[in-house]
Amino acid sequence: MTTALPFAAAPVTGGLVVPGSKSETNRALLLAALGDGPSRVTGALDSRDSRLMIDALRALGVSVVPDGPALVVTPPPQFTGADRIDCGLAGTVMRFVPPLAALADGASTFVGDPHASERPMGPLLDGLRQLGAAVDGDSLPFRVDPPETLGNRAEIDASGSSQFVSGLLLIAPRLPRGLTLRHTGERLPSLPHIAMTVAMLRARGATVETPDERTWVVAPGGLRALDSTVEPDLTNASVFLAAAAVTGGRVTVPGWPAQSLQPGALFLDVISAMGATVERHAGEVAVVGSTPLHGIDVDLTAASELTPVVAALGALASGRTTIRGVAHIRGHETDRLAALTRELRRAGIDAEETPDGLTILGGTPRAAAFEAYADHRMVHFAALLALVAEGSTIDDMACVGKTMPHFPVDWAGLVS
Ligand SMILES: O=C(O)C1=C[C@@H](OP(=O)(O)O)[C@@H](O)[C@H](O)C1
Ligand SMILES: C=C(OP(=O)(O)O)C(=O)O
Repeated sequence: MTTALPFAAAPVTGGLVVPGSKSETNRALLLAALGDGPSRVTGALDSRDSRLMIDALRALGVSVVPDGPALVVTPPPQFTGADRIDCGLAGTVMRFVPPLAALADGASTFVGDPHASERPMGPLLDGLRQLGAAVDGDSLPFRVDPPETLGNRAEIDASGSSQFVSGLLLIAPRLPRGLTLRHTGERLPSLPHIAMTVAMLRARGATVETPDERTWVVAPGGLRALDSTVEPDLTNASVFLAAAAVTGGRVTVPGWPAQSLQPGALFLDVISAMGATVERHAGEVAVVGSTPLHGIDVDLTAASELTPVVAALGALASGRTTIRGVAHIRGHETDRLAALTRELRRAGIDAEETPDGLTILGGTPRAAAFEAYADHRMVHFAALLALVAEGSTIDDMACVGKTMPHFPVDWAGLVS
């Protein structure tokens, strides 16, 4: 269904409480399922990706029960194999849950959205095979058959996704002999997300050593239950902050952590390099725009999730913006480099795909009927261009439900 995207008749000014981080929520839920007792997860994101995670855990025998602002997660005495686990289009479900299923008492089958079978899975499934599991495919759908005893070594090429490393590390303390995991590829994207995995494991009592930048050694010994609170999703916050930057307005986000392992925190560096002002006080972040922004040359290897929003900023900035280090986002919810190039050109903006990113010549976008490719962040991208391209539309607003179901209301409330 086609939906009109709001135009900003005036500088965007206001504040917004951003829901919980997808990455932290789905890790906290999965780690709670592996704990030695019940854990409370407070401030969890409620979205398609987190519901898919909850349903997957329940299918494996875990109890997840709402209790006020928290979810109480109680591990079962033994994980049970599941007939059908729906991963949707969620990377954190398709990469984090199969390792857990390898600990179950029987086989589990994984399915997903049509495009999910295009997302890379091979290295993770190969890692599970190295641990002794039988896996009958290299992409969704597939079936995982747990072995009698799981091994303790795996070597995988995680240049396609950091989630292959995170998925194997998350279960590692529950393996009888722990895990030595080695990344064999040239590049490793999204290091902050791996650091988040390691920090959340350590907070639950795991011993994780990193003898070098491509090896992780996790001792056996299980995981403690832990009550935790999820940070706001800083990548999702970036689209609202960007609205201030491109319209010369001022947007505040409360609850911004003083220190965060979310790569979305790097957005503040990007936006200030483009000429906006970032103010921080009393746990709140404000971005103050002074138009026009100026184009930058930026390596987003560590924070590739930010690419669609940074591409929109580049389209609205003066001069050239070059985004590097994000070749692997061709395997995200859609081929984001192809999709961004196509949609930028649709709005009359000069853009080229490069082997590892994009170059964009900033200008004045014209109104366009944007396509979302079932990708929530392609909606964020289109929504930013529409602020200045009056009369623009998007073909699939609903896909924002992946991580931010209230986006349409929150966005309209802030920018109109
Ligand atoms: O572990 C995580 O929570 C994530 C890791 C990253 O994946 P890639 O390394 O595949 O980019 C990121 O882009 C994704 O949105 C979330
Ligand atoms: C790449 C993303 O998601 P996923 O967790 O499905 O990989 C994303 O949200 O930008």
